Amino acid sequence: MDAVFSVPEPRNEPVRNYEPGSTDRERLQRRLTELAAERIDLPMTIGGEQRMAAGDPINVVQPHKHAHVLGVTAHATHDDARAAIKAAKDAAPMWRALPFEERAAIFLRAAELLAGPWRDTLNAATMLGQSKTAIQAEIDAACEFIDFLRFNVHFARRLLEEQPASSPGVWNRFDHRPLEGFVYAVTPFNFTAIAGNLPSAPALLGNTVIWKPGPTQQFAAHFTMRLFEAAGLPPGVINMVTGRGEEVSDVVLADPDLAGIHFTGSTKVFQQLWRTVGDNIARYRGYPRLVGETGGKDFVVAHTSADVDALHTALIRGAYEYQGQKCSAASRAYVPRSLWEGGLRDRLAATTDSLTYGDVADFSNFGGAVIDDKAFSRHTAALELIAGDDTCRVLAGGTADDSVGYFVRPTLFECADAAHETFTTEYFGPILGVHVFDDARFDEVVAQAESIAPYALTGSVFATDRRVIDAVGERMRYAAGNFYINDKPTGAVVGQQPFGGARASGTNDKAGSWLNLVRWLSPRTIKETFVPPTDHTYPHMG
Ligand SMILES: NC(=O)c1ccc[n+]([C@@H]2O[C@H](COP(=O)([O-])OP(=O)(O)OC[C@H]3O[C@@H](n4cnc5c(N)ncnc54)[C@H](O)[C@@H]3O)[C@@H](O)[C@H]2O)c1
Ligand SMILES: N[C@@H](CCC=O)C(=O)O
Repeated sequence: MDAVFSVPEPRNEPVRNYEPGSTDRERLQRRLTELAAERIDLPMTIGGEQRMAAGDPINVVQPHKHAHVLGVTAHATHDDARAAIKAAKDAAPMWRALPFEERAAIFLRAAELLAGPWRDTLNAATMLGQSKTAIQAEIDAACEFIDFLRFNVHFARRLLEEQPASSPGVWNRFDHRPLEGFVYAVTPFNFTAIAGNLPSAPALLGNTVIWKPGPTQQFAAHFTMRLFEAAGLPPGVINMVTGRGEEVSDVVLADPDLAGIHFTGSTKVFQQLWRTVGDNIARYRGYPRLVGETGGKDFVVAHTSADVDALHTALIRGAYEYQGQKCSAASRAYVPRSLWEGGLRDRLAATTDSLTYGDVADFSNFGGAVIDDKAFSRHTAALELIAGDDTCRVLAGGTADDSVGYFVRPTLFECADAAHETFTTEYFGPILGVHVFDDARFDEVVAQAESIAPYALTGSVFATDRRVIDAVGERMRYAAGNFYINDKPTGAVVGQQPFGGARASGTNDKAGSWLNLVRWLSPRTIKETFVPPTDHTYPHMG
């Protein structure tokens, strides 16, 4: 076909509420029951074929009911990784030769399938496997994932339009080539949308991919892979390998055709991958693109002019939704004494105590469990540290119980020392520290908060005084890649608040925007001269 196509105008997928009595709720509950009743194999998908990885098996459980096994996966071995690399390389010529419109149509179809018949499946899988409530799963596994798929097509189309200028008699062009080699997508447990976006964004631009999901996200990742297939993704374009990933990295990071890493997860793991790439740099055909969105220690700074009701809600939602397992979760707050002692402290403590975490199949719960025993141990160690430190005072929560599920109570504590390690360490759990300061020390506290933690992912200011909003915005300019004014520091929407941070929080390539997609292209500039010169001399030569 000869045509310059436009693509459908993207729109954000409306969020469903699942209110009592609604058909949406009934359908989702039915799917939850069906998926919970099965115990399925969670194989790899290599070159379109599903087979179990050859390493040790792993039970994938419901975090809020850890005796309940949803499925069994296994650790991929060196041989498994080699097979995935071969499949990605074999599929590359076919995939990059396919016109952009055909590739885009696959991901647009995936978006529509997810908005329709696949919605309940991916939402239910995310609820069961990652312990998200209905609304948390809906925002992540349905809406954000659909948005990534739709907006990426829109941004990719705009990127492909980007062309250089031409002078008279010359036609200059950009050939927006995919990278030469394959992309390694390594994804975290906490967002089904991120797990789906990291392999599909480079694939949309013509790259083939090896995708390594987090083992505790493998239940939803399994259905995501099936969704891509249902949308028409050819074999070998995205090759999913399972398990912890170290063995996969041994092979993948040593391959000369590694062209890029698309990572989201902890700072520690990203730095380890980066170091290995550095050590191997002379082996590669090119310089691998390294894109990593990593940890956070996200702040809320309040001024005496803040609206206290809005601040209260933002702290509760920002800190405790999804058990604080969001890179953007509010985990340190700075509150002036007049607001704190004027009622905010007692109100926040009472609301925190009232939050219910439990089985996510019970829709009356506010949250579920933390993801696994490792997260549970990390949080209980933090709670012990806080309880045993004279500078800290627990105001709500502070307890945990893993007898049925990995439950950590939403915890609110006050800490007199703003440099305490609880203000610099990412726990990735429902633990919010508050530093209370004398109102007059506001500027000093903002300056300290700006750089006490190594991260720079998200942060908020609460104030109604515009001079304060302006000053904090300037003072904190490099302290957050996503900065919020009078809003919680979580809940970025694709196409509206492109997401990512700098410093130890990552390469800030803004998932869900053209800035991310541009990393998966390696343009070739073509100059064509219509009537080339036939005389090598210049006029000044006489
Ligand atoms: N900035 C963001 O956009 C963003 C979004 C979500 C999560 N996160 C961060 O992710 C972290 C939580 O997720 P997590 O616990 O899954 O992170 P993690 O770093 O433990 O794991 C991330 C992924 O890396 C894999 N992995 C670990 N070692 C590996 C290796 N050597 N080779 C290949 N793969 C390896 C894991 O199996 C998983 O798939 C938090 O730090 C959070 O802040 C950041
Ligand atoms: N993009 C999400 C966070 C994803 C990371 O965990 C937010 O803005 O809350």
